[in-house]
Amino acid sequence: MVKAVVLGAAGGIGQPLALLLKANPLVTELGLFDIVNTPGVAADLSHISTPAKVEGYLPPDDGLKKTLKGADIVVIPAGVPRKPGINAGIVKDLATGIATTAPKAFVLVISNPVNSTVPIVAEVFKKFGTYDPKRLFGVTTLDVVRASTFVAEIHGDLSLSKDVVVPVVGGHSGVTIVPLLSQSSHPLPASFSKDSLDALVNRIQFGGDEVVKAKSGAGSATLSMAYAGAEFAAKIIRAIKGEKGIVAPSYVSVEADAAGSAALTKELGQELAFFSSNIELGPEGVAKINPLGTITEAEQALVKAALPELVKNIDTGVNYVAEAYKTEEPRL
Ligand SMILES: NC(=O)c1ccc[n+]([C@@H]2O[C@H](COP(=O)([O-])OP(=O)(O)OC[C@H]3O[C@@H](n4cnc5c(N)ncnc54)[C@H](O)[C@@H]3O)[C@@H](O)[C@H]2O)c1
Ligand SMILES: O=C(O)C[C@H](O)C(=O)O
Repeated sequence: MVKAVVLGAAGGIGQPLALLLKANPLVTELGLFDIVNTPGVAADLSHISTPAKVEGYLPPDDGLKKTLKGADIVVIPAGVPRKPGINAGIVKDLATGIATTAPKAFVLVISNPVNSTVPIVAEVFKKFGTYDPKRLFGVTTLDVVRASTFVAEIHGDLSLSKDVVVPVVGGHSGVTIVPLLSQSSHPLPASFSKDSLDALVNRIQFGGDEVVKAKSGAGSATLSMAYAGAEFAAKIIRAIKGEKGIVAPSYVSVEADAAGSAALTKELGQELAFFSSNIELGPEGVAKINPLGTITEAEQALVKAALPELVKNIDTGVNYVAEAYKTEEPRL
């Protein structure tokens, strides 16, 4: 039995993500929460002939608590595209709901800026004494999905994209997105020029801008994000159910695996509180944080360029919660 919850379920990401979770046969209950439209989304999805029982709630009458009750996995795409300040408050409030109602749930944060919203969730959980770093994940899967697709395009065969594995490490914004193309399961052609490689790295780092521009500013990636979020959620669900050997990049706390992150810290030359690396998943969440391994000089330079931005983003999240709690009690 797996209860999955989507917070922000009526949105551009939330609706297709809820659809994909409803289509996952391992999900037996699906809870949907948003400030608008969730009863309609839930009624619509509930007619689909898959096992999950669907319920949708709005904020009145303890809707958040009702949605979260008994949740095993909570995915958060709530917020507004490219409005980091607003999202910080939304994520803090939703994290408060999880800490008080479903403190053991695995939490997957999609709301941007992920580099800061994940530390926000961690800080809220710490205030409530419910923080388990093994259960908190920043969803960076869209970067991985983009890297697989673009590499398959270069090989001239999109059917390869489901098999192409490219670790993408660091964080989830601009220069903090570091694709390790030298470790691609499908190496780039020997004739691939340095300029082409730079352009590919840039396309993966700024893939979000490509979509925002194509949508004429009317939103950011929603459908590809829903696909990526559902893929990552499915991996977590399979790991909870005991499947071994599942590895995927995700932005997690280095506290989730002290031994593993020691090797990573050595490679990075400094300790960061959060970093996205290949994560081995287990029934408790993070089983192991893998080091970067062998990377090229150019990739080392990309990692180096990501570090100051990551430190700044993590501080922003931590400070946001500290400031908020100066003027309010940490309660729902
Ligand atoms: N991690 C990633 O790779 C990635 C990719 C794309 C988008 N995003 C981020 O995901 C977030 C959502 O994007 P979207 O395109 O779906 O936006 P959207 O505006 O279409 O949907 C957001 C939904 O959140 C809801 N919401 C707002 N406040 C809420 C609250 N307090 N509680 C519950 N729900 C609330 C809104 O009503 C809306 O339905 C944004 O922050 C965006 O930047 C992340
Ligand atoms: O770029 C955005 O604003 C959305 C998202 O982070 C993306 O990578 O598409």
